[in-house]
Order: sequence, then structure tokens, then C-alpha cells
Amino acid sequence: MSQPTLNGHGSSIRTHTEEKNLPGGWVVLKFGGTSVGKFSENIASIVAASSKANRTAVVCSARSNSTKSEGTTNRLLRAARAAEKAESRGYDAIVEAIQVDHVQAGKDTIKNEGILAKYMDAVGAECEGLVKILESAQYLQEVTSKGQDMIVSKGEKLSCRYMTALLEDRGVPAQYVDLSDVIKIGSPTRGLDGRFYKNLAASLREEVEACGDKVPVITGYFGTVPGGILDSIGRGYTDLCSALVAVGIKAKELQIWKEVDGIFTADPRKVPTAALLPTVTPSEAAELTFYGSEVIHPFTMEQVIRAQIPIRIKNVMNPRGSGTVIFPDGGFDPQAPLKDPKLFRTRSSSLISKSGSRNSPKRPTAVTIKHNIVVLNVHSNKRTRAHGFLMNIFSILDKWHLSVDLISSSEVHVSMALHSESALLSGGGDDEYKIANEDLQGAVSELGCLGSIDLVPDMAIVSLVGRQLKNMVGISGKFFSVLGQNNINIEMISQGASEINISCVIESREADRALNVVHTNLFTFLD
Ligand SMILES: Nc1ncnc2c1ncn2[C@@H]1O[C@H](COP(=O)(O)OP(=O)(O)O)[C@@H](O)[C@H]1O
Ligand SMILES: N[C@@H](CC(=O)OP(=O)(O)O)C(=O)O
Repeated sequence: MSQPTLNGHGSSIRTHTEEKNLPGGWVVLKFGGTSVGKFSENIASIVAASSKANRTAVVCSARSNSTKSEGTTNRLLRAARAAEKAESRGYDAIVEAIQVDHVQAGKDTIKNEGILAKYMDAVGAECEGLVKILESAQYLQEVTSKGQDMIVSKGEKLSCRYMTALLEDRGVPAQYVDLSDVIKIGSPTRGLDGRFYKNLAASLREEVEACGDKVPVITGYFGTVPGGILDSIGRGYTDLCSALVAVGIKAKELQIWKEVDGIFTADPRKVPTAALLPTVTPSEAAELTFYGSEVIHPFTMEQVIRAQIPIRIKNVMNPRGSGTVIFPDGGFDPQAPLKDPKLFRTRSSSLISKSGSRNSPKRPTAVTIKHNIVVLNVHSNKRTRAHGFLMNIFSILDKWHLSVDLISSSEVHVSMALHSESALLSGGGDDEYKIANEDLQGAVSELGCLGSIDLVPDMAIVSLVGRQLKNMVGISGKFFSVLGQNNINIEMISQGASEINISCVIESREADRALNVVHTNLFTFLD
């Protein structure tokens, strides 16, 4: 077996031959944008430690110096919008700011002059390439979805160039891996189906293997996805990339590193008494993510759980913490579909006895809030519900690209909670609003032919999530009465569609108070 060798900084590094023989197998470490922006030195130490015990692959998102909204990806999207304006060089200042940021990060942390110089050249070349893409789009008077993806890809390229240089500087042999061309043009894809992901995972394995002895530092941007990465997968696509890498190399664990210790019973920034959950099931994690606790990109779960790879959420500021593990409750059958396909379901009794948990304490797993909700009410102009009423409503919503988060209906009324960052604008006076979102405006005009429409703005969905909810007799009553006793008015209720979620709509300004009262009254026995 080869001996550890010393690098230029006098620290010990293992050769790959030795690593290959380690029993640990592969782990994939994914770092989010704000972690790369604020805690890159912690990341270097985390990767160094991990690569001593396991074969380690790293996936990074684009840097954010402070918040994601001010991060590189959002700046790149602003540059793309600027390129849509003819004759304007508005994007130059944005590219300049991105370049300055990355150069500064390098100067602040990379000590080896040779590594720093090489990194600076790479940053310069990426930014030059970015300007060329923006100029071409401007010339063509169109930023296509492919063009937008190419612009956005620069964020992950710059961030991974930086992390590769920093790791090398800290004595961890690392290899930059650019995935922009990993999806081959003309590959037989009809969309993002199982075969597409399977082929992609296999290609990612090849990319990782090509790095030989070095730690691959992989751009979380993974190329020209059919329909465009932002439209087909959405923000947070680097989580999915890390999942596919983990599947491709049959990793023993996927670690998603964030700036929280893991998944809590409620958002720990809003509920000081929230408790860290050691484990949650994939369905709970998906439900929490959808209803406001954006802990992990929703597509991520299915890929890794099918491959029986646990996901661990960990904190870059507290690497010693064990985090939260997302894995199915009570083992996993890889042949079984993720969703139980049974037509008829038995409820509580058989489920309790099967899991043997009749006497164990039952409690909700977490409570979460989703903001930016508008409630759209349709009151039918017929006295009884006409055949096709709901179908017509959904066709109109589909046409205008609106999806419904919650729905509740009676004979002739339908209430739907829709999520939109920019649905309505306050027109000045307290009760004056106008519709700011073109899709919502279009849908409201068309829905008018089915009945009268009204919109309730500034709402939020509060959701109680937990795999044990279905066995907790009276939990809905407690949930709603706690809100009522605290004078929080419920606009709409939805329960039953999912066995692990009870949701209702309240006013947004009551959201933090609702989180706290629900947590205090329904979770206190966790302390
Ligand atoms: N139940 C929850 N558990 C943990 N974090 C939560 C929960 N609900 C909301 N959050 C919030 O999700 C965010 C996730 O962590 P962070 O790494 O900071 O975000 P990002 O991935 O967007 O950079 C935190 O700001 C945290 O306050
Ligand atoms: N950089 C992309 C992709 C991503 O995954 O981000 P993050 O890992 O920081 O959520 C974005 O801002 O959406």
C-alpha cells in the first residue's frame, strides 16, 4: 500500500490507490450557493476530512455572497433580461460585478500564487464567454431557453472553478468537472422520463471515473435538458444533479450541506423552540418542501431513494452535527413503487399494529408555512354544479400555466389556493389591488364565463406534516382549534388528499404567529 505523501503546505494527503481500498465507498457532498459564498473554507475542511475516510465527489451550486436572491444565478438571470433590450449594454455591469466577486473570493482565500493565477485566468475566460453569449442573444433579439441555460450555467462553472482551486490550495487533489455537454445533442430523449435519468446517471459515473485519483468538483448545472433546465427542473436543480451523481456511482450516502443543522419541527429561524429531527421519510421531506420548507429539490428524493441511498442534510457551520437523514420508514423494497398502488386502503388500526407503534408516542413531524398565496374563488352561475364544471376550471388554469396548491369545493363553489411570487400589486389604498401576473389575469377573465370570481390576496398555507397523522385521532380538531383559540381566522381547509398532510389557508401576516402557536401546542412533548 502506498504511503501518505506531503503536499506543498506540509499537510498529509493519501494517494488514490489507498483511497480506492477504503471500505467506506463513495459519498456525494452537495454545497448550496450561500454555503460556497460564505463558508468556502469550512467546505474545504469538510471535503478534506471526507476524502480521508471515503471516496468523495463534490457538487456545487452558484455562489451567493449573502442571500440567494442576490446570488450569482439571479444576477445572471438579470443579465439575460438586459440582453433582451436592443442596443443596451446593461449586462456589462452585471458580468463585471460577478467577475469582481469571484476574483475577490480567490484573492481572499487562495494562498498559492500559481493556483491563484490559473484560477484568475479561468474566471476571465468564463466571463468573456458569458459576454459573447449575451451579445449573441442580443443580436438575435431573443434569449431562448437554451441560451438562458447557457447563461445560468456560468454560475456553477465559476463556483466550481473556485472550489477546485481552493481544494488544491488546501492540499486536496481536485478536478473541475463541467457537465454542460454531458447530455449529448441528438440523444434519444422524449422528455425527462426514467430512461433519461438512468442514461444521465450512467454518463455522470463516467465523468466521475475520468477524474481518477482526484476529488471531482462537479458543476451542479448539468446541461441542455429538454425544455431547458430552469423550465423543466427549476431553481435548485443542483440537488437533482447531486442525486444523479450519487445514483451513477452507487454512493453510500448523499449529503446536502446547508446552513441549518437539518430538518426541524418548524423553521428554526421563526420558531426558537423547534427541534431537530434525526430522520424523516421521503414523503414527509417532499411535502415539507412543497409547502414552504424548501429543504431539498423535490425531484431529488425519488432518484436516490429508488437506489436505496440515504440523503443526509448537514450544516456547513456545524459539520460535527449528525443532521437529518431522509430514508423510508421501516426498510425499503427497491422493487416496490414509491407510491403504494393499492386501490382500497385500510386506515389506522391495521397500520398501527403492523408498525407495532400503538403505544409509542405519536406526533406530527413538522409544521410549515408557504407564503405568496392567493385564494381564487369561483361561484358557479348555475344553481347546481354542471357536468364538466371542474374540468373547465382546470383546463383554463392549465392554459394559463397556473397550478393549484390546495382545493376545496362544494356543490357550486370552488376555492383554490394558488402560489405566485407576483400575483397582485397593492394599488395604494388598503383594499385596492390590481392583478400583476399576466397568467392570473388571463385565467380570471376566462373563468368569468363560468361564474363570479373573487380573489383573496396576501394569504399563506399552514401545513401540519407527519407520517403518523393518519393514526392520530382528533389531530385535525386540535390543529384548527389552536388556530381559532388564538384568533387566527381560517379561510380554507383541506384535509384527506394526503394522509400525511393537513393544511389550511390563513392571512399571511398571521403566519409566524400561527407557526409558533401550533408548535407550542402540538409539539411541546418533544422537548
Ligand atoms: N422545517 C425546517 N427545517 C429546517 N429549515 C427550515 C425549515 N423550514 C424552513 N426552513 C428554512 O430553510 C432554509 C434552508 O437552509 P439554507 O441552507 O439556509 O437555504 P438555501 O438552501 O436556500 O441556501 C433555512 O433558511 C431555514 O430557516
Ligand atoms: N444556482 C441555482 C441552482 C441551485 O441548486 O441553487 P441552491 O443549491 O443554492 O439552492 C439556483 O440558484 O437556483
